Amino acid sequence: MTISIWRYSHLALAVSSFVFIILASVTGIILGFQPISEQLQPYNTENLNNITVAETIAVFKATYPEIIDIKVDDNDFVIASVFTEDGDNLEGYFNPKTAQFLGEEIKPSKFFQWVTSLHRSLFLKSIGRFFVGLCSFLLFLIAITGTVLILKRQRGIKQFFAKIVNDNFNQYWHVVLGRFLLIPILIITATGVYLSLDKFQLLPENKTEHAIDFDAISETPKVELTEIEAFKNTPLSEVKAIEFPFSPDVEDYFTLTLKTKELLINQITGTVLSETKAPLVNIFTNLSLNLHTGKGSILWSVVLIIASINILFFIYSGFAMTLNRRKTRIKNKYKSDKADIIILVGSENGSTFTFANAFYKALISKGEKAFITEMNNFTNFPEAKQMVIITATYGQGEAPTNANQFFKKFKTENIKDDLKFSVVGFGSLAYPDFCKFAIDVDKTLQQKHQQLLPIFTINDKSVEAFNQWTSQWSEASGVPVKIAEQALTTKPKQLKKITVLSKTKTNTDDTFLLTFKPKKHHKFTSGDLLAIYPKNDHRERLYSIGKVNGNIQLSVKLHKNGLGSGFLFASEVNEKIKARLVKNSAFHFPKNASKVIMIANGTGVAPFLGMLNQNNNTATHLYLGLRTEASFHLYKNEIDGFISSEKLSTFNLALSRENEKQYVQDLLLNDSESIAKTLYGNGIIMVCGSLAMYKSVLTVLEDIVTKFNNKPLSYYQNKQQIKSDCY
Ligand SMILES: Cc1cc2nc3c(=O)[nH]c(=O)nc-3n(C[C@H](O)[C@H](O)[C@H](O)COP(=O)(O)O)c2cc1C
Repeated sequence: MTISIWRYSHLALAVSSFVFIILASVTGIILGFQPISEQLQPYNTENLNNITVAETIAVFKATYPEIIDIKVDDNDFVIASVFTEDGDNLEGYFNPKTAQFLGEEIKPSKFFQWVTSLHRSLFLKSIGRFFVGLCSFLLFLIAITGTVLILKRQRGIKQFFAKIVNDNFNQYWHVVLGRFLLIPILIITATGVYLSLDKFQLLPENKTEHAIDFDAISETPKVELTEIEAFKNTPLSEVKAIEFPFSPDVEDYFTLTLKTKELLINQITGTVLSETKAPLVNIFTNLSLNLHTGKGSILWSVVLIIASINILFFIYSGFAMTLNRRKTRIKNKYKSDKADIIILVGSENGSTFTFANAFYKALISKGEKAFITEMNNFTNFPEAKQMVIITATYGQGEAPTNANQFFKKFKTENIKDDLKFSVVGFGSLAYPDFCKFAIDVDKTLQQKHQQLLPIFTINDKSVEAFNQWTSQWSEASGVPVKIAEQALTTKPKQLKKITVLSKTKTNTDDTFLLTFKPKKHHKFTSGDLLAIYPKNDHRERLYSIGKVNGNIQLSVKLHKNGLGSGFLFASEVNEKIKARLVKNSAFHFPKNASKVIMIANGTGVAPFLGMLNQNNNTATHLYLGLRTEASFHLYKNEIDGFISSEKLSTFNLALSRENEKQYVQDLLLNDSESIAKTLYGNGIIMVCGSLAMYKSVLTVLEDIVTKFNNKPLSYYQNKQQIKSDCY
């Protein structure tokens, strides 16, 4: 079944029941505190496993002339009803070892009773109970469809708990928390449904009746209460209730109700007169009640409270994700059969639509007859002269949902041969199959049509890269489109002021090191990004940073007319600039790795300098690619320091413009065996620098692991052993 059917079911169920679910969750959170407050009462004085029924009966008999019954509640508190020597009736909690009266039974407060009633029946009696039961069932189905969606997303059960790329706050936490709270939510909902069925008496009744042969009841041999086998062998922890006989007559007996059975016991001889098993339905009802309410366990009550809070978060994040997807609805000016330029979009979560829409609007503003639609709406566009396909990749290099019919339709629709096309792939290098779907689309189209431009891939929704593509497209098509960056970037919010601490001169490669002093409360680490806004507008430039002695260190290449690099180079020591620290958890130094291999070229070394500075005892190896010996001077002191302090185990430098031309990938090939061993032993490889270098490194790594480990590189990529931050 396609992911869309599961997603629509998940959404439809949530939409149809969210008001009830919110109510049930909020009241559920409050009610979760009731068993906790009960458990915190001081009535659980003994470990009931260590006391037998015989011991308790003996001590009660010795203390009180008459005992009506002794019960053990879900909190393991012993409750009894007795008469004292003075003829007073004492009812409440007792110590089972001493028979001492501890206090009166706690009744739930009016507030908890009110909330319970709202939770169970919305104050609507049977109708309310029915709706609550139905919503429990719907939430159960939501949890099931959610599990299927996670399984699809994670590519199978084995990877269910594998790391997730933090692409988007709502989506990330919806999945991460969903995985951990799935079991409690399934339990809450399944037990909720069970309890509703029980209330409506829809569960099979299999009552078992006691049968006593009163003619055969004997009064001999007489046995002391403490010697009755059934009492001697039963710990109090198994007991639900002990009903005492009304009179000393032999026809009156003890009723011993245990969790799984009920015994009627001759009070004189101690023989078992009748024994019935507790109906399975009752056992499940009890279990369901305890699991649903958390009765008797503080730990489980806490889990239930957390799960209920998370249900509220799931509703919020789920709807936020849906709204995000819907925000990108398409409004076309021209009909598809009148348009010259067709833009087809493949998008799962809507961000690709933001780019495609901006491109569409730019075309329309230039007077072009453009038409934009989802890839699944591919058809025979009679007037089309060219087609632009802008698509994301999902799953295992697969199509987003709204593009999964594309190949089928492309085969059957008969479109003009002279149609030219260009494909733009949106993807993330954090996934093994980078932009694979876009690449497949490009290859398929090439079989029948002519490329206007070669495929263009974009990592992490890079606005700069998209603008590069639009200018290439403008040149090739002769339509001079310009996309306003505002359309693609959001205005920066909550900028922080950081102070320039030091700045080096540029080296032979026009590269310089820059250090900023952050404020004490600024939280960041090596591998995070620094976003700057050189013109104080929407234009954002991002730099990978290292945390060196608590400061932010960047390595920047000064580009001619470079907006970001020019701005940074012009900054003076002690000057304050406004910036944003962007968390990039996917590229943090691994906490518990056996070994880390760092691969960088050019300014990509910056986060590694910070990570090495912070490294305490992880065996770490650095492969760095630069142009010349002179390029290295900028980093030499720091790297020498890391080697002598043993923060860096080995250092390998590849120089591409010296006599013996070398690239980092050549160095990796030389160390093939140790690299293969690192990955085999769960070590981590981190790559930072240019995309071209990253692609070459991946090719070399693929060869190495295929040869030495007999595994494809995607195996290690899926296990998040390859981390990258490339641009
Ligand atoms: C579950 C999931 C799987 C993904 N799989 C891939 C993949 O295999 N290859 C890739 O290049 N990008 C992959 N991506 C990244 C997306 O293609 C990328 O973030 C894209 O910009 C999202 O576009 P959208 O918001 O329009 O759906 C994946 C993202 C997610 C959330």
